[in-house]
Amino acid sequence: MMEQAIIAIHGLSKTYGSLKAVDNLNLTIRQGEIFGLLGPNGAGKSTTILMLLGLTEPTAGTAHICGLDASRNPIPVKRKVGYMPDNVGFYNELSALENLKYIGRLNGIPENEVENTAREMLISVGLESAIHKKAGTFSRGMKQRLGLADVLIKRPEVIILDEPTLGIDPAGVRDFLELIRQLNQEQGITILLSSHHLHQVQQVCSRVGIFVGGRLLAEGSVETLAANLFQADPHVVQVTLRNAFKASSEELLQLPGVTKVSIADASVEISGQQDITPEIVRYFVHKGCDVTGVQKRTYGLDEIYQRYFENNLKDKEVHNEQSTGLFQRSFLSRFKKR
Ligand SMILES: Nc1ncnc2c1ncn2[C@@H]1O[C@H](COP(=O)(O)OP(=O)(O)OP(=O)(O)O)[C@@H](O)[C@H]1O
Repeated sequence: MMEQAIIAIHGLSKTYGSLKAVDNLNLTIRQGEIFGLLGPNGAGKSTTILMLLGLTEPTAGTAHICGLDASRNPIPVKRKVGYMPDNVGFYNELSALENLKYIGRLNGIPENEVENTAREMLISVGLESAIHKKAGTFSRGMKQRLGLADVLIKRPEVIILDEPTLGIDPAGVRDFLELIRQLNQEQGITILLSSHHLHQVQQVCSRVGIFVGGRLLAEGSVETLAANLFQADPHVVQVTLRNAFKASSEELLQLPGVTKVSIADASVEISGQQDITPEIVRYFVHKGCDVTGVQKRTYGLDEIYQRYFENNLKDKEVHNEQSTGLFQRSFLSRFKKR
């Protein structure tokens, strides 16, 4: 089923002096999608989000959300779009329920409904047992849930989450993302989230956009990005042996479709155009090697990033080798932190 565009961004740019924070962005997000905006600090994710909410004026281009031009209709946008910044603030001395009732009133929920609605939201984000606890005593994971309840209370069509999993422990992240997925599936809410966490984003997003230096380098489902990037050698098999592999890669390169072989001690990685795992295993057995492990590698976001940087490096090497290398290293190191 082809859903309609709920976010439509055309030629969107934002410059601060000579800095292009967002550079000619074009992006469409369909109703019911979970879209992940990925990129390192300073890539322009927050600036894009602020323009989508009508909170920052674009230098050029347009951002439409729920059929509204965001920069011209910031107030109607606020009504339809729930925004959770990376640091949500609450009244620490008030309970979760009191905080939420306050937000409910601000959003125009009638007095006779506000308590029930607030309770319902707290239950839907899994804070049932903490309804009467003070927000100041909440863990970061609980605060994020309360933040989500805060956003849900106005029954938004779209939710925008800026770095929602920052500072939450792995189990908390898993639960939070599961909650997001549930909201998306059960209530059909479109979700746009920005993150540094590749693996988590991969689990929950139907599509991702890779953002670097204000520009969108690539966009699509993780599978599509992987298929496009790894066309030449889509199958990779990693064989682990009991002892170091002493032979050269020549014979392995003779096997049908094999394009690349890399040997690192007792681990051999074979890339190729077709899946020839049985032939590979047979080869090692014939060689008298003890095979202790065989693993087919699937491409995930980590590999996709890596490949984008390799390509980026090739493109830019001509112009300025050193600075691009530094860029690549710093980008990857930021992403590796999870
Ligand atoms: N109000 C501002 N004035 C000047 N420069 C700004 C302003 N807001 C953002 N920038 C710059 O624009 C660039 C993009 O910033 P932005 O906050 O959008 O990045 P981001 O991808 O959201 O990063 P983060 O993950 O750190 O939030 C950065 O270089 C930032 O320093």
